[in-house]
Amino acid sequence: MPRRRLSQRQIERIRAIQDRRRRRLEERTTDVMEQLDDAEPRAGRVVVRHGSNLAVEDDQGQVHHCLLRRNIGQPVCGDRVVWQPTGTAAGVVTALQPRDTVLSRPDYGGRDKPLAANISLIIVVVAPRPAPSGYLVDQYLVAAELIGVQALILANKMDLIDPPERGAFLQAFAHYPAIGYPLLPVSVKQDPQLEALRPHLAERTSILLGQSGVGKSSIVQALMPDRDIQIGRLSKATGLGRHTTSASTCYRLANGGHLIDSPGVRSFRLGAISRSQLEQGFREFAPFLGHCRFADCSHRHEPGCALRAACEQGIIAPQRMESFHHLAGLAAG
Ligand SMILES: Nc1nc2c(ncn2[C@@H]2O[C@H](COP(=O)(O)OP(=O)(O)OP(=O)(O)O)[C@@H](O)[C@H]2O)c(=O)[nH]1
Ligand SMILES: [Zn+2]
Repeated sequence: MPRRRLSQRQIERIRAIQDRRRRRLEERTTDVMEQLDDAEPRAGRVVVRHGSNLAVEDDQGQVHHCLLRRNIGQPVCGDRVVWQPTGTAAGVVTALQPRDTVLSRPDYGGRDKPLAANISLIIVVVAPRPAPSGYLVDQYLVAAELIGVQALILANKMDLIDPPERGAFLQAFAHYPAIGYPLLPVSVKQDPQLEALRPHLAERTSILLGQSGVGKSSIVQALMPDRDIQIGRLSKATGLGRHTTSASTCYRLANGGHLIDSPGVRSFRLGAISRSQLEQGFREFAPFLGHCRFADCSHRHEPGCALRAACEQGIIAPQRMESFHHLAGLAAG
């Protein structure tokens, strides 16, 4: 759905409302500060946030309702924080730890707004139906490279196609494992345990990306049959009610990994990036960048293009080169 453009006045009004709301919450937070005893600071991870209310998971997997101390930044789902229990009231988040990675999206004013932090694996989901777009897959992979996150490709709904068709379908993705993106054919319908995927999720914080209808919700459901129970537990811990489901939420998986899920995170797209960022987003280009005869080589028709030479020698897949040009065209225009 196209995002509605807001006028400058509307943006200012929204910001004024947000500022007022923030001030009110800060006053409440100050009250809680006074109740802070000498409790030991503890480490935790933000599971969900609503304004200054946070659900923070400790190392044992217990979730605590916390408020946010003033001027420590804006934690998002997945952030590592320091928090202190208060004994009676909600705990207080007193510090935000540096982020390993952050996934952002521009807000209606065009400012980058973090959606989730410390993600370590992006799972790009594709399926025979709806038919995949190679450009979209590469766009997600560029995003993964720029954020500094590992990625893999999960080819779902394999039950929909016969073995010969399956071979042809997977062939279109066969160049990815060679550049370090595992390709896992699955069918969440036939194998709800997703045996092939599970080992990749352990000890990591993952998100699912992919076009509408490829099976992301079905995969989330299969990975977390207890998701509703977890949401219930969260609502109880935070007193925030079940609307937590619409916010980015970090769920604990049975094998120790985490999965961050929310409509916002799932519809994440690559924002505006420069040409050189795009080049860096294609990891197999790295050894050749800077080796073209012309510094401003477009890698299309110039003589002495190192990338095209690598492509001709079969080192760079032609589909990736084509995706690069397509995305470069989008970025330019
Ligand atoms: N045959 C088959 N159907 C599947 C499989 N996985 C999901 N589906 C079906 O595909 C349809 C779309 O699945 P969803 O899980 O809603 O897809 P999604 O990616 O979450 O879609 P959005 O919420 O629109 O982004 C549903 O009817 C699912 O039952 C599979 O492995 N095999
Ligand atoms: Zn070139």
